[in-house]
Amino acid sequence: MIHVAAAVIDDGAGNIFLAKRPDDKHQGGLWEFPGGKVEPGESSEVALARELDEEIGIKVNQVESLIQIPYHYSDKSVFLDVFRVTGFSGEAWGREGQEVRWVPLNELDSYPFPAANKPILNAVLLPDKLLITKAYSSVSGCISGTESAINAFSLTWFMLRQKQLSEEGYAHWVRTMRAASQLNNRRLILSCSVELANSLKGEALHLTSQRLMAMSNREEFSGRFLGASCHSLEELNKAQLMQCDYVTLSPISPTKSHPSTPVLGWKAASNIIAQAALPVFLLGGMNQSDLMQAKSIGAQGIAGINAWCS
Ligand SMILES: Nc1nc2c([nH]c(=O)n2[C@@H]2O[C@H](COP(=O)(O)OP(=O)(O)OP(=O)(O)O)[C@@H](O)[C@H]2O)c(=O)[nH]1
Ligand SMILES: [Mg+2]
Repeated sequence: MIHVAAAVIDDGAGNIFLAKRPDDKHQGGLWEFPGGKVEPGESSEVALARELDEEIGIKVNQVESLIQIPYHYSDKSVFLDVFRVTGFSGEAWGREGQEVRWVPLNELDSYPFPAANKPILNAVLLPDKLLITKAYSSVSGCISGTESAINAFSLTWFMLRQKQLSEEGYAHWVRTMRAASQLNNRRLILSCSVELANSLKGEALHLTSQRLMAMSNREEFSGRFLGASCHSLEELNKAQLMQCDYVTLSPISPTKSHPSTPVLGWKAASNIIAQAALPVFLLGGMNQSDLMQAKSIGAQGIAGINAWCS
């Protein structure tokens, strides 16, 4: 397994730095996140700093772990240790003559990347805090409750989960919420059947673990992001088989609403994440103060329901 350190660098204005791999190299002609092989005796962080100096002429002074991906190409196996560069000095350029570009987030999907990079793209495009709506008795209450949680926690994405609604009721709420100016520019993850999500032309769909286990092919959902609720390694493996773009893992800690439900705890969560080559949101008893710890065990971030909603 070739150990590789790679960097997601943003310019603070929503653009990500990409470089084009030379034609004569492995996965040549495709775009990449700059980085390279970790040398014997080097830590990933040290290798990353060295590679970014050599390849794009910047001095890295702060990084955050983003995601780790083992991937088997037909000709070699790589372990991509991907970091988000949160502080650097100098101006990035193609020091080895490679083509480089700052690419707006919403254009990243149109660049050809090596196959191993799909989870990196997902980790870059998804947020680190995900709101899951609690049950509301009216769509107007849901809109104002969601709006206040979004503002309170600076959220960009939310999942509309309303198990009490019929399919028609859910579809009506989705249309109403999409039209609500208060929720303008927020990304909506549907929580419903695959059929309903497709008929609503959903960009993102979250499956219950039951729906996940019943799914047989990723192509059943036509939208960009497919997520699923996982509670065990078995469910995580199924989510990876279905090429899910992310999962939630729960319950991590006890919650006020379910104080005596058995929980996974941080240790088991960390062991499950180590088997995951996709972004994992920790769910269940998560507060904003848990975000750093979640990231430190390799999670994408945290998700919350009741404690985050008013
Ligand atoms: N840097 C980088 N490598 C990637 C990405 N995705 C991906 O599959 N890889 C693979 O990981 C390996 C990284 O090697 P590299 O070619 O960057 O290594 P390097 O900078 O040390 O180059 P060198 O071998 O010419 O000294 C390659 O096999 C490459 O195909 C990515 O986004 N960035
Ligand atoms: Mg390289």
